[in-house]
Amino acid sequence: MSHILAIDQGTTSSRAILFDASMRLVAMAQEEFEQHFPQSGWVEHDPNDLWSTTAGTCRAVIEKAGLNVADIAAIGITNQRETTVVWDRHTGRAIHNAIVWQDRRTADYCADLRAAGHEPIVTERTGLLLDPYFSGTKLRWILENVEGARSKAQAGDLLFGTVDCFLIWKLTGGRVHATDATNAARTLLYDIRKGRWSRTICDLLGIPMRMLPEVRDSAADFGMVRDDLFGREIPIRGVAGDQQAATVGQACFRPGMLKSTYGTGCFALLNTGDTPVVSQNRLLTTIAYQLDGKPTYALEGSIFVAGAVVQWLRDGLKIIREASETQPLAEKADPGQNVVLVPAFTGLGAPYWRPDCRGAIFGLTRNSRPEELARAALESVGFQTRDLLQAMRDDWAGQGAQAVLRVDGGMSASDWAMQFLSDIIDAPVDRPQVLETTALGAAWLAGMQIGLYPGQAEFAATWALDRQFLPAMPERRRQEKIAAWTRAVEATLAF
Ligand SMILES: Nc1ncnc2c1ncn2[C@@H]1O[C@H](COP(=O)(O)OP(=O)(O)O)[C@@H](O)[C@H]1O
Ligand SMILES: O=P(O)(O)OC[C@H](O)CO
Repeated sequence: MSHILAIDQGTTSSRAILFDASMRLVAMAQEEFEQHFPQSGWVEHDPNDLWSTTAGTCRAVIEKAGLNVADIAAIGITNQRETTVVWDRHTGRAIHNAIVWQDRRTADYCADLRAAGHEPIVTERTGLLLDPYFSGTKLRWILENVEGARSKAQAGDLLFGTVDCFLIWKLTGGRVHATDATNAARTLLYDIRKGRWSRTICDLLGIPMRMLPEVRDSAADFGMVRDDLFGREIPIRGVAGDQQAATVGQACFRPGMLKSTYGTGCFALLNTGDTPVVSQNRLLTTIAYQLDGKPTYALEGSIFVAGAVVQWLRDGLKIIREASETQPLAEKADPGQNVVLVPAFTGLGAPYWRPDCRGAIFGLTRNSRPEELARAALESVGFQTRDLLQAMRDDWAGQGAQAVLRVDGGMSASDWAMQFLSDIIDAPVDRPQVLETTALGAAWLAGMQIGLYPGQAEFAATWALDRQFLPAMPERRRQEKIAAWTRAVEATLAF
């Protein structure tokens, strides 16, 4: 009973990671699954794939580590957020593919609600904006478009859940229909101040409340995995959305602490303590984690394209074969050229929230080469982060601005990108030794809940630095670069 199994169900793959009693990562298994794009702007996952890759990677990692199931004391779950599943409570079968967070199909409906003046009340209750990103309008779409769904939901035959909730239902054999507060906070249906589903918003969107799961703390009893799955019952004791789990894994426990995760997209979360700060800059107010019934709030900036711009250089332009090649290219870029890339491939997220605009490249000359494009791609991630942090500083003014940014995610491996980030935000960037912070956060929640892992302060003390990047760009150059980026974004929005 000395290990914790973390399940990280992400947008493109499912992973299972085992941590030992000292919170050291001992083994990992990963499996990708198919992305479905039935129409332009639509993104779906087959819920059977989410389930089978989750169960498969759990089995694989236990075998890889040479462990007995009896060695696993508890499971922690972390997941892609907002992605919406509706299933039949009697058969456990989903009635439609999962609608993924990136899916824009409800953009018109969101625009109609905004035009009718509903955004202020939605923001006041949920901390979010009327954007297709969140679960609520996706759930409504399923109820409206799957034959018979609405009447079945009203009769209590259908259940809704984010991915954590669907996996808990499957793992427990339909015994538990529950989610945690961080996932609930991304649905557009949850009152983050009162800590309960909002009747007002459910009525507005036409969501029968009996479909909604029970909301628990992030470290809590989420039931037992049924014994026929892995050979023995295992308790589920931790659940958090992946960006919130990374905030926990980075030990951002004090107000003012800030982390930014660079995967496909980039998500920056600033711990604001027990106060839900209302953004004046279209950032999101969300729950970072909830322990002992007490929510800790965060301001969040969500960028849809970060590492994905590097993937585009590789798969779209084919100017690199591997993501790491961007670094030597960027180093060789001509300092005299001012190529700026705005990677609004699926619109711009925070703080602009323009789902309709598309990407652009400025400042091209006949001498522009892959070198300058690679540099512009890496720089675009730094510039976007700077926009978020500016907005956060403004919203959090007077409360002690964050001094250091803790980073993680695949793209944080790029020294060049992290140095530019530090230069452009003019603040230190700290990269920890453990880059698997999302899984670690989920494991810690579960391990702490069963008493295997230490409490918050002792866990925070185990955070260890790999490398600190310090700002080194002359101020004048920094200002010139920011001005060029700002002009490029304005032109992109106007196009
Ligand atoms: N050395 C690198 N330089 C730049 N980008 C990188 C590097 N290594 C990985 N990436 C980018 O990081 C992303 C993968 O990070 P990961 O945290 O695994 O993402 P996700 O969980 O969203 O799938 C990819 O988009 C990839 O392009
Ligand atoms: O699965 P990821 O790592 O791309 O994260 C997705 C986010 O949770 C979306 O809000």
